[in-house]
Amino acid sequence: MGTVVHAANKEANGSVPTNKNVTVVFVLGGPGSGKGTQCANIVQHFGYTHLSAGDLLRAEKQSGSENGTMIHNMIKEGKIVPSEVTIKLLQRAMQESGNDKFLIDGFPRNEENRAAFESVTGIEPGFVLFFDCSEEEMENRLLNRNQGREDDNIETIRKRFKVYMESSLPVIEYYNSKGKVRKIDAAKPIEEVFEAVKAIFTPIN
Ligand SMILES: Nc1ncnc2c1ncn2[C@@H]1O[C@H](COP(=O)(O)OP(=O)(O)OP(=O)(O)O)[C@@H](O)[C@H]1O
Ligand SMILES: Nc1ccn([C@@H]2O[C@H](COP(=O)(O)O)[C@@H](O)[C@H]2O)c(=O)n1
Ligand SMILES: [Mg+2]
Repeated sequence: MGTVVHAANKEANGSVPTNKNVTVVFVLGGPGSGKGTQCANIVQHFGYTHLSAGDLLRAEKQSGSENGTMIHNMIKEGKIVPSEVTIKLLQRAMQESGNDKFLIDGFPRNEENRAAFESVTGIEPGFVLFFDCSEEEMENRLLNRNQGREDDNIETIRKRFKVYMESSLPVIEYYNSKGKVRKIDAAKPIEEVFEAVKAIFTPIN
Protein backbone atom coordinates (compact mmCIF):
# COMPACT_ATOMS: atom_id res chain seq x y z
CA MET A 1 0.00 0.00 0.00
CA GLY A 2 1.44 3.33 -1.07
CA THR A 3 5.11 2.36 -1.02
CA VAL A 4 6.95 4.21 -3.75
CA VAL A 5 10.14 2.66 -5.04
CA HIS A 6 12.53 4.89 -6.94
CA ALA A 7 14.79 3.52 -9.61
CA ALA A 8 16.85 6.71 -9.89
CA ASN A 9 17.12 8.65 -6.65
CA LYS A 10 19.81 11.32 -6.70
CA GLU A 11 23.05 11.10 -4.75
CA ALA A 12 23.77 13.44 -1.81
CA ASN A 13 25.42 15.92 -4.16
CA GLY A 14 22.17 16.06 -6.09
CA SER A 15 23.69 15.12 -9.42
CA VAL A 16 24.67 11.48 -9.83
CA PRO A 17 21.76 9.06 -9.99
CA THR A 18 21.93 5.71 -8.21
CA ASN A 19 19.88 2.60 -8.70
CA LYS A 20 19.18 2.23 -5.00
CA ASN A 21 15.53 1.69 -4.18
CA VAL A 22 14.45 3.76 -1.22
CA THR A 23 11.20 3.75 0.72
CA VAL A 24 10.32 6.90 2.66
CA VAL A 25 7.42 7.49 5.03
CA PHE A 26 6.97 11.05 6.26
CA VAL A 27 5.76 11.13 9.88
CA LEU A 28 3.88 14.35 10.55
CA GLY A 29 1.68 15.84 13.25
CA GLY A 30 1.75 18.67 15.74
CA PRO A 31 4.42 19.23 18.37
CA GLY A 32 3.95 16.58 21.04
CA SER A 33 1.53 14.46 19.01
CA GLY A 34 3.73 11.40 19.64
CA LYS A 35 5.75 11.11 16.41
CA GLY A 36 9.02 10.14 18.09
CA THR A 37 7.33 7.72 20.49
CA GLN A 38 5.60 5.82 17.71
CA CYS A 39 8.61 5.89 15.38
CA ALA A 40 10.58 4.01 18.04
CA ASN A 41 7.89 1.30 17.99
CA ILE A 42 7.82 1.14 14.19
CA VAL A 43 11.62 0.73 14.07
CA GLN A 44 11.42 -2.27 16.41
CA HIS A 45 8.63 -4.01 14.52
CA PHE A 46 9.22 -3.09 10.89
CA GLY A 47 12.95 -2.45 10.45
CA TYR A 48 12.84 1.16 9.36
CA THR A 49 15.52 3.70 10.23
CA HIS A 50 14.06 6.64 12.17
CA LEU A 51 15.33 10.07 11.19
CA SER A 52 13.93 12.95 13.25
CA ALA A 53 14.68 16.28 11.55
CA GLY A 54 14.53 18.01 14.95
CA ASP A 55 16.98 15.52 16.49
CA LEU A 56 19.37 15.94 13.54
CA LEU A 57 19.24 19.73 13.89
CA ARG A 58 19.86 19.54 17.65
CA ALA A 59 22.84 17.21 17.07
CA GLU A 60 24.21 19.56 14.39
CA LYS A 61 23.95 22.45 16.82
CA GLN A 62 25.76 20.45 19.51
CA SER A 63 28.54 19.46 17.09
CA GLY A 64 29.81 23.03 16.93
CA SER A 65 28.73 23.49 13.31
CA GLU A 66 28.96 26.92 11.69
CA ASN A 67 25.14 26.77 11.55
CA GLY A 68 24.89 26.13 15.30
CA THR A 69 23.87 29.62 16.36
CA MET A 70 21.30 29.94 13.57
CA ILE A 71 19.80 26.52 14.43
CA HIS A 72 19.70 27.43 18.12
CA ASN A 73 17.87 30.70 17.40
CA MET A 74 15.37 29.07 15.05
CA ILE A 75 14.52 26.25 17.49
CA LYS A 76 14.16 28.70 20.38
CA GLU A 77 11.66 30.69 18.30
CA GLY A 78 9.91 27.59 16.90
CA LYS A 79 10.86 28.68 13.37
CA ILE A 80 11.72 26.42 10.44
CA VAL A 81 15.41 26.15 9.56
CA PRO A 82 16.19 26.70 5.84
CA SER A 83 15.58 23.50 3.88
CA GLU A 84 19.12 23.31 2.50
CA VAL A 85 20.52 22.73 5.99
CA THR A 86 17.97 20.12 7.06
CA ILE A 87 18.02 18.23 3.77
CA LYS A 88 21.81 17.87 3.89
CA LEU A 89 21.52 16.38 7.38
CA LEU A 90 18.79 13.99 6.24
CA GLN A 91 20.75 12.88 3.17
CA ARG A 92 23.88 12.25 5.22
CA ALA A 93 21.94 10.22 7.79
CA MET A 94 20.24 8.19 5.06
CA GLN A 95 23.57 7.35 3.46
CA GLU A 96 25.24 6.48 6.76
CA SER A 97 22.37 4.22 7.86
CA GLY A 98 22.95 1.53 5.24
CA ASN A 99 19.18 0.97 5.25
CA ASP A 100 16.70 1.56 2.44
CA LYS A 101 13.54 2.18 4.54
CA PHE A 102 13.18 5.48 6.37
CA LEU A 103 10.73 7.16 8.71
CA ILE A 104 11.36 10.87 8.26
CA ASP A 105 9.87 12.46 11.36
CA GLY A 106 8.99 16.17 11.52
CA PHE A 107 9.82 16.82 7.89
CA PRO A 108 8.61 18.37 5.59
CA ARG A 109 7.43 21.13 7.91
CA ASN A 110 6.53 23.70 5.25
CA GLU A 111 6.11 24.01 1.50
CA GLU A 112 9.76 24.99 1.06
CA ASN A 113 10.89 21.79 2.86
CA ARG A 114 8.55 19.68 0.73
CA ALA A 115 9.47 21.07 -2.66
CA ALA A 116 13.21 21.24 -1.94
CA PHE A 117 13.39 17.63 -0.71
CA GLU A 118 11.59 16.39 -3.78
CA SER A 119 13.74 18.33 -6.20
CA VAL A 120 17.08 17.63 -4.48
CA THR A 121 16.58 13.92 -3.77
CA GLY A 122 13.98 12.92 -6.35
CA ILE A 123 12.22 11.00 -3.59
CA GLU A 124 8.46 11.06 -3.06
CA PRO A 125 7.05 9.50 0.11
CA GLY A 126 5.22 6.19 -0.12
CA PHE A 127 2.73 7.70 2.28
CA VAL A 128 2.41 10.21 5.12
CA LEU A 129 1.63 9.00 8.62
CA PHE A 130 -0.31 11.81 10.27
CA PHE A 131 -0.77 11.93 14.04
CA ASP A 132 -3.88 13.95 14.75
CA CYS A 133 -4.16 15.35 18.28
CA SER A 134 -5.80 18.32 20.00
CA GLU A 135 -3.66 21.31 20.93
CA GLU A 136 -4.73 20.96 24.58
CA GLU A 137 -3.43 17.38 24.76
CA MET A 138 -0.20 18.24 22.89
CA GLU A 139 0.49 21.21 25.17
CA ASN A 140 -0.02 19.04 28.22
CA ARG A 141 2.38 16.38 26.89
CA LEU A 142 5.08 18.90 25.98
CA LEU A 143 4.94 20.63 29.35
CA ASN A 144 5.41 17.23 31.02
CA ARG A 145 8.01 15.76 28.64
CA ASN A 146 10.97 16.61 30.92
CA GLN A 147 13.67 15.91 28.34
CA GLY A 148 15.35 19.28 28.86
CA ARG A 149 14.34 20.62 25.45
CA GLU A 150 14.79 24.37 25.29
CA ASP A 151 11.61 24.70 23.20
CA ASP A 152 9.34 22.89 25.68
CA ASN A 153 8.28 26.08 27.46
CA ILE A 154 4.86 27.64 27.07
CA GLU A 155 6.08 30.67 25.13
CA THR A 156 7.90 28.62 22.47
CA ILE A 157 5.20 25.93 22.44
CA ARG A 158 2.62 28.57 21.39
CA LYS A 159 4.94 29.72 18.58
CA ARG A 160 5.42 26.11 17.44
CA PHE A 161 1.63 25.58 17.34
CA LYS A 162 1.23 28.71 15.21
CA VAL A 163 3.90 27.53 12.73
CA TYR A 164 2.27 24.11 12.67
CA MET A 165 -1.16 25.54 11.83
CA GLU A 166 0.10 28.04 9.27
CA SER A 167 2.95 26.17 7.55
CA SER A 168 2.84 22.44 8.35
CA LEU A 169 -0.86 21.62 8.04
CA PRO A 170 -0.91 22.85 4.42
CA VAL A 171 1.77 20.26 3.61
CA ILE A 172 -0.41 17.53 5.12
CA GLU A 173 -3.35 18.86 3.09
CA TYR A 174 -1.20 18.74 -0.04
CA TYR A 175 -0.44 15.06 0.49
CA ASN A 176 -4.04 14.39 1.45
CA SER A 177 -5.14 15.75 -1.91
CA LYS A 178 -2.83 13.15 -3.48
CA GLY A 179 -4.41 10.35 -1.41
CA LYS A 180 -1.20 9.77 0.54
CA VAL A 181 -2.23 10.57 4.11
CA ARG A 182 -2.86 7.82 6.68
CA LYS A 183 -4.46 9.61 9.64
CA ILE A 184 -4.17 8.24 13.17
CA ASP A 185 -6.09 9.35 16.27
CA ALA A 186 -3.04 10.23 18.37
CA ALA A 187 -4.99 11.34 21.44
CA LYS A 188 -5.43 7.72 22.55
CA PRO A 189 -3.01 5.92 24.90
CA ILE A 190 0.39 4.98 23.40
CA GLU A 191 -0.44 1.28 23.02
CA GLU A 192 -3.73 1.98 21.24
CA VAL A 193 -2.07 4.44 18.89
CA PHE A 194 0.49 1.79 18.02
CA GLU A 195 -2.25 -0.75 17.23
CA ALA A 196 -3.57 1.69 14.63
CA VAL A 197 -0.04 2.29 13.32
CA LYS A 198 0.60 -1.44 13.02
CA ALA A 199 -2.55 -1.87 10.95
CA ILE A 200 -1.11 0.58 8.43
CA PHE A 201 2.38 -0.95 8.22
CA THR A 202 1.52 -4.64 8.44
CA PRO A 203 0.08 -5.11 4.93
CA ILE A 204 3.16 -3.64 3.25
CA ASN A 205 5.97 -5.36 5.18
N1 LIG B 1 -0.37 8.54 23.06
C1 LIG B 1 0.23 9.20 24.04
N2 LIG B 1 -0.42 9.42 25.22
C2 LIG B 1 0.19 10.10 26.23
N3 LIG B 1 1.46 10.59 26.18
C3 LIG B 1 2.14 10.38 25.03
C4 LIG B 1 1.57 9.70 23.92
N4 LIG B 1 2.49 9.65 22.93
C5 LIG B 1 3.58 10.29 23.40
N5 LIG B 1 3.38 10.72 24.65
C6 LIG B 1 4.31 11.50 25.48
O1 LIG B 1 4.19 12.85 25.01
C7 LIG B 1 5.48 13.46 24.94
C8 LIG B 1 5.73 13.88 23.49
O2 LIG B 1 5.87 12.72 22.69
P1 LIG B 1 6.90 12.69 21.49
O3 LIG B 1 8.21 13.20 21.93
O4 LIG B 1 6.85 11.31 20.90
O5 LIG B 1 6.17 13.74 20.51
P2 LIG B 1 6.67 14.37 19.16
O6 LIG B 1 5.51 14.39 18.24
O7 LIG B 1 7.90 13.68 18.67
O8 LIG B 1 7.00 15.85 19.61
P3 LIG B 1 7.96 16.94 18.95
O9 LIG B 1 7.30 17.37 17.70
O10 LIG B 1 8.02 18.04 19.97
O11 LIG B 1 9.29 16.28 18.73
C9 LIG B 1 6.47 12.46 25.48
O12 LIG B 1 6.68 12.71 26.86
C10 LIG B 1 5.75 11.10 25.30
O13 LIG B 1 6.14 10.14 26.25
N1 LIG C 1 11.88 20.13 9.30
C1 LIG C 1 12.21 20.74 10.47
C2 LIG C 1 12.05 20.11 11.69
C3 LIG C 1 12.37 20.79 12.84
N2 LIG C 1 12.84 22.04 12.78
C4 LIG C 1 13.18 22.81 14.00
O1 LIG C 1 13.39 21.95 15.11
C5 LIG C 1 12.41 22.20 16.12
C6 LIG C 1 12.07 20.97 16.86
O2 LIG C 1 11.53 19.99 15.96
P1 LIG C 1 10.81 18.65 16.54
O3 LIG C 1 10.30 17.92 15.37
O4 LIG C 1 11.87 17.90 17.28
O5 LIG C 1 9.73 19.13 17.46
C7 LIG C 1 11.25 22.86 15.35
O6 LIG C 1 10.38 23.63 16.18
C8 LIG C 1 12.04 23.73 14.38
O7 LIG C 1 12.55 24.88 15.02
C9 LIG C 1 13.00 22.65 11.55
O8 LIG C 1 13.43 23.82 11.49
N3 LIG C 1 12.70 21.99 10.42
MG1 LIG D 1 9.84 14.41 18.24
